[in-house]
Parts: sequence; C-alpha cells; structure tokens
Amino acid sequence: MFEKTTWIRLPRSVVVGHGVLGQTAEVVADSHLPGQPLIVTSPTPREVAGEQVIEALSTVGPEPEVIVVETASFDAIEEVLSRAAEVNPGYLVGLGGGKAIDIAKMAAADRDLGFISIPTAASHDGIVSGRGSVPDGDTRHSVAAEPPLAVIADTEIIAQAPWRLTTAGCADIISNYTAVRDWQLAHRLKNAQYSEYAGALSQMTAEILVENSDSIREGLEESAWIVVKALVSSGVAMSIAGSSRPASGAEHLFSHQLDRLAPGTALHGHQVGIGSIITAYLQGGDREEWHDVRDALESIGAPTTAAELGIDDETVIEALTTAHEIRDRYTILGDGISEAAAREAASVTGVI
Ligand SMILES: NC(=O)C1=CN([C@@H]2O[C@H](COP(=O)(O)OP(=O)(O)OC[C@H]3O[C@@H](n4cnc5c(N)ncnc54)[C@H](O)[C@@H]3O)[C@@H](O)[C@H]2O)C=CC1
Ligand SMILES: O=C(CO)COP(=O)(O)O
Ligand SMILES: [Zn+2]
Repeated sequence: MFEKTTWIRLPRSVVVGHGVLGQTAEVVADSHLPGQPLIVTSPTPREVAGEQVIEALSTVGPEPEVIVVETASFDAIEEVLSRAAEVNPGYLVGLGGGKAIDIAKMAAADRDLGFISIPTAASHDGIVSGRGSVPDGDTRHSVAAEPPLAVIADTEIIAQAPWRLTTAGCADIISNYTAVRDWQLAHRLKNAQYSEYAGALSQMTAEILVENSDSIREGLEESAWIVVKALVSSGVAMSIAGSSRPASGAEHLFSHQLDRLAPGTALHGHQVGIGSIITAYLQGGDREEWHDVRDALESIGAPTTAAELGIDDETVIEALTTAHEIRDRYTILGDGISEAAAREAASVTGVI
C-alpha cells in the first residue's frame, strides 16, 4: 500500500515592493487575521519601521501591542509568550531581522496563532520559512514553527538598511550551493530524505542570484528587490523540504559554532558565506568550485576572510573542527575533521 504523505505549508501572500507597507491593512484583511496584533521586534527595526507598522495595523483593528526582544533564544520566546498570555493577541507580527522573525514565528506556533513576517532587512532566508533557528547551550535547534500567513517586504525600507545586511542575505543564498551538495551526500551515505524539487529550487535560487550579481549594488533599491525574491525562494525550498536542509549544510554548522565561540561578532549570512567557501573546498569536485563561491561573495562585497569577519584564525579552526557536534545532521564534515585538515582548508582558500 502507498503510504507516503506530505504537507507543505506556504504563505498565503508574499507582497514585495516599494512602499508595500501601505498595503498592510489589505493584507491583514485578506489573511482573515482577527483582533489585536502583538508585534515582536528588536530595538533598531522598532525605530526604523515600528511607527509605520503600528499606524498601518491600527487601521484594521485595535492598536497593536509591541514587545522588543534582544536575542534569538528560548528565554526571548518565553518573554513573548508571557506577554501574549497577558494581552491575548489575535495574531503575531515579526518585524525586523532574522532573530525577531524567528522568535515571532515560534511564539505563534506555541500559541497556535497566525503570524505575519515584515522583514526590515534582506539579511537572511528565514523571512518565509516555517522553521525557527535557536541556539541552546552547546547545540542549535531548527524547529518547526508557524510559517507566515503573509510576508510584507517593503523594498523602500529594506534598501535603506545598512548595506552589509544585504550582502549577508546574498551570502546566505550563495551558501545554498554547498548546503544542497551536503544534503545529497547525506542522502547517499545516510539515506537522509531528499527532495529533488527543494534541492533544485534552492540551487537554482543561488544560481539566479549570482547571475544577477552585477545588479546588486549599494544604493539601488532594485538590489533589495532581487535579494528579497531570492530569500523568499530559498524559504519556499525549506518549506517544500519540511526542513532547513536545502539551505543549511556544513557552512551553517560552522556559523552556528562561531555564534557560540564569538557571539555577536559577525552577521549570520557573512559567517555562512565564509563557511561555504571552506565547505566547497572540502566537497572537492573536478573544478575547484570553492573559487566560484569566493568570487560570487567577493563580487557582491561580502567578506571572504576571517579578518573581514573580525574573527581570529584560531577561532575559525576551532569552529571547523567542532562544527559537526552542533547537531545531528550529516555533512561533508562527517564525524569531524582534524585540526591539520581544517588549517589546510582555511589556508588554501585564503580564509585565514
Ligand atoms: N528560520 C530560518 O529559516 C532562518 C533563521 N535565520 C536566523 O536569523 C538570524 C540572522 O538574521 P539577521 O537578520 O542577520 O540577524 P538579526 O535579526 O540580529 O539582525 C541583524 C541586525 O540588523 C539590524 N537591522 C534589521 N533591520 C534593520 C534596518 N532596516 N536598519 C538598520 N538595522 C537593521 C538588527 O537590529 C540587528 O542588529 C540568526 O539567528 C539565524 O539563525 C537565518 C536564516 C534562516
Ligand atoms: O539559516 C538557515 C538557513 O539559511 C537555517 O538553518 P539552520 O537550521 O541551520 O538554523
Ligand atoms: Zn542561513
């Protein structure tokens, strides 16, 4: 008997473009979201877009409550949940970068509420995904969370964010090359479940971004448009897969380990970009594809060396040799690489 089932959860609306925050009321109505919203945000996004979002949401319901969180952590989720228990919101809104959006989507899942994603930067591909990523002691969890019912990505706001946030988003996408390869490897060696559709979409997203890299330049709102579309596409790949696998391989394990060893030093996207250069080197292949990854990062102005990340060489080596311990996800790192191999990979690629 045929027993396979799949349940792909995607947003109902993805609205991207100049000034689309002005369509917020329409989007909320179209999503049938009731009652008072609780906005989960962090300090800078609150300043940048908070009033505009509060004003827009107030036209379709009671004035929103706002909670400002500082970190992506289980404590922050608890804070949001206890505020939600007080105000009993009708739905949640994640406003900001990856951390605020992740916390909102996980709190929404816990309270069984609808959730809207309003990114203020094109810095990560969690804008659309139904996954949350949270560090927890020595490990990192990628948990099933509430996917957004709607995404409102206003390129006017996103284009005004510091440029480094956009280059981080590009690097998060470029890292899909190595993530997909690691996923295929895990499929071959460990029988990990692989989705051809999700793998192909994730890889194609990286290819399209790299093909368009000449148009990704500081000061152009079109750059925000191109990058947001890629981030959406990558998030859809994660939703199809039902896991972060299409967008997270060894380069992400390396980044998660850097978050523990050098917290708050560099952006997620920039770390995974460097991780992707080294992962491509370790994955080998006929053509030295790590050159392509490095060149793509260089062309959009993302860091390609540890020094540019602000992280010292020894921390890079430690992260590389311990990254496999972060979570139970098979990658090219296998059950760990030696210090000598890590040093060789990081030096040959010019990362250290
Ligand atoms: N759930 C998922 O599928 C994914 C989750 N992530 C998670 O997302 C996080 C990384 O996201 P990031 O956005 O890099 O980190 P983040 O949320 O810490 O934001 C980075 C910085 O950008 C600032 N910022 C945001 N918008 C701004 C604006 N318009 N102007 C000025 N500053 C602005 C924030 O205040 C923050 O200081 C990590 O925790 C990562 O694990 C990343 C990718 C996928
Ligand atoms: O950052 C991500 C994809 O870009 C999410 O991946 P993780 O599951 O490794 O946190
Ligand atoms: Zn990522």
